[in-house]
Amino acid sequence: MKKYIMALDAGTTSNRCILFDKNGNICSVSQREFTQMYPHSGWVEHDPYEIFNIMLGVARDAILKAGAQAEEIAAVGITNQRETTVVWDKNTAQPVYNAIVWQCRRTAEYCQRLEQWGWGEKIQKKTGLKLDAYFSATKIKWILDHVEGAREKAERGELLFGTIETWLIWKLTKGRIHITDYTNASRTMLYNIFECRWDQELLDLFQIPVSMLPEVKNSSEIYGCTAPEFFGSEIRIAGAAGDQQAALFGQQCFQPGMVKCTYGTGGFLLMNTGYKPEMSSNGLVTTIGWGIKNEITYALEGSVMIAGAVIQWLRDELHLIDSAADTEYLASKVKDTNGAYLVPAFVGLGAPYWNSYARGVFVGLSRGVNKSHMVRAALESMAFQANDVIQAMREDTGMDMNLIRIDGGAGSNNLLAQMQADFSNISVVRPACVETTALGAAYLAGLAAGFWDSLRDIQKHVQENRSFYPQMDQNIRKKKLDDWKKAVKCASYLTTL
Ligand SMILES: Nc1ncnc2c1ncn2[C@@H]1O[C@H](COP(=O)(O)OP(=O)(O)O)[C@@H](O)[C@H]1O
Ligand SMILES: O=P(O)(O)OC[C@H](O)CO
Repeated sequence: MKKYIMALDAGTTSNRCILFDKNGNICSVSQREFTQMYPHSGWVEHDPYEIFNIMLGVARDAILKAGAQAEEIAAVGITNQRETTVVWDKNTAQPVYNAIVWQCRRTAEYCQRLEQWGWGEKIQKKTGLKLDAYFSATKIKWILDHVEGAREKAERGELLFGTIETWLIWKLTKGRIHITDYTNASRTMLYNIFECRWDQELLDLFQIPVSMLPEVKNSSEIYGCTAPEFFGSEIRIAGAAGDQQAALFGQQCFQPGMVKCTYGTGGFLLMNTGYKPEMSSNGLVTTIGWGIKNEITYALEGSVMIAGAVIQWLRDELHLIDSAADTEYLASKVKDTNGAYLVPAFVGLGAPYWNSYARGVFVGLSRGVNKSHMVRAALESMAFQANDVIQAMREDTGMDMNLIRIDGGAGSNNLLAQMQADFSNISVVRPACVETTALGAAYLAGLAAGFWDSLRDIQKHVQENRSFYPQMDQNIRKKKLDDWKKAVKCASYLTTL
């Protein structure tokens, strides 16, 4: 009997595998971090082999922990850090270069030149995206331009491109399946999200042969099976989605207007906009929420480059805290930040500012600012950045937006959740299962595999953990939001020095 759905969640800093039962309960979890490489300032790379090996390891471990057999797993769903780019040789199965991570800014100057040549608007009209180094297209071009012999091989049809789910599926099927799903395709800056096809004009612009690209499939569909040698017998691979879209699905934001915010390494807010793509005039991007039975649900997204990563910085570089969880206690010891604001523009600023050259600033410091104030300012920076996106969504859609669903590692921080409610004047709801990304991937795979019958079937699982309501005086809110804007100006001003 099929008892489990297995979700593989390939995040930016760690891979995890979770086995879910029919009620959406977690039966086992295994997680491991992998190496982050920073070869130059602003560059970020991962080793694709390490990602695959760690994923295989945590998957086997989770199966073992649950006491499960591969035959009892109805299907596997894969979700992934998006945009991160792998190019490999299909004959040798060797990546020709490390994975270039979504955070990597190496192609920022090239993007700026394209913007000056007038490509920004055209690219947005086709892909829904902001012309930026964040997305895969310029990363692929960089590899073809800089790795010796890569372009010739690509032109001979010997190289393949994939985001992380494509790479994992290719490896798990021993090179039999080279696919992506609608959500991941929509993050490449090569996919026309309105006509649902790879865009030849953009492929020509970036000099990328179409033969490198994976076939685009539904986010919920049986693509094939894992090779038997990995888990003892074959398991169907039945779902794939970028992690932020998977979280939108896992949070059950099935109706237009529903919004989720994930506080992971970065912060990502997505609003379901239904079958209609909404174009933003306020710095958000239009993207694909999911594709099921070739029916596309669109989303409006604001991506914040540094969210939980600011807490890692406090821990690993400043040694102000021992663990991320300490921030809640430390920041609660003071009632405010004593006038301090931190803008963690470590890799520039994403939505809604899109400034690759901004850099972080700590402003408003006085002699009385202590460790607790600084930690509190770091937590506030996550809520302020998410609020900037919420305001942009309000302006773009004309909707009031009175409720947001939160998740992600930092989403467990109660003080942060309360700050979000206060700064955005919004109700914040946190579900009982905060592993919404993995849950979304499990739902997508489980629906395709018949483990669950319908959306109605999975809607029975929703369990709220806690809600947070706005309590801040509106004059204080206004003053704080005004001060934050000034701090952001300081971070942006650094680019002109
Ligand atoms: N209690 C907490 N308070 C604040 N930040 C936290 C807390 N727990 C984890 N984080 C932050 O959340 C991030 C990890 O979240 P996760 O969703 O696992 O990230 P990712 O999927 O991007 O790897 C880390 O950057 C960490 O600093
Ligand atoms: O791995 P996460 O959770 O930080 O998500 C990364 C995003 O998918 C980047 O677009």
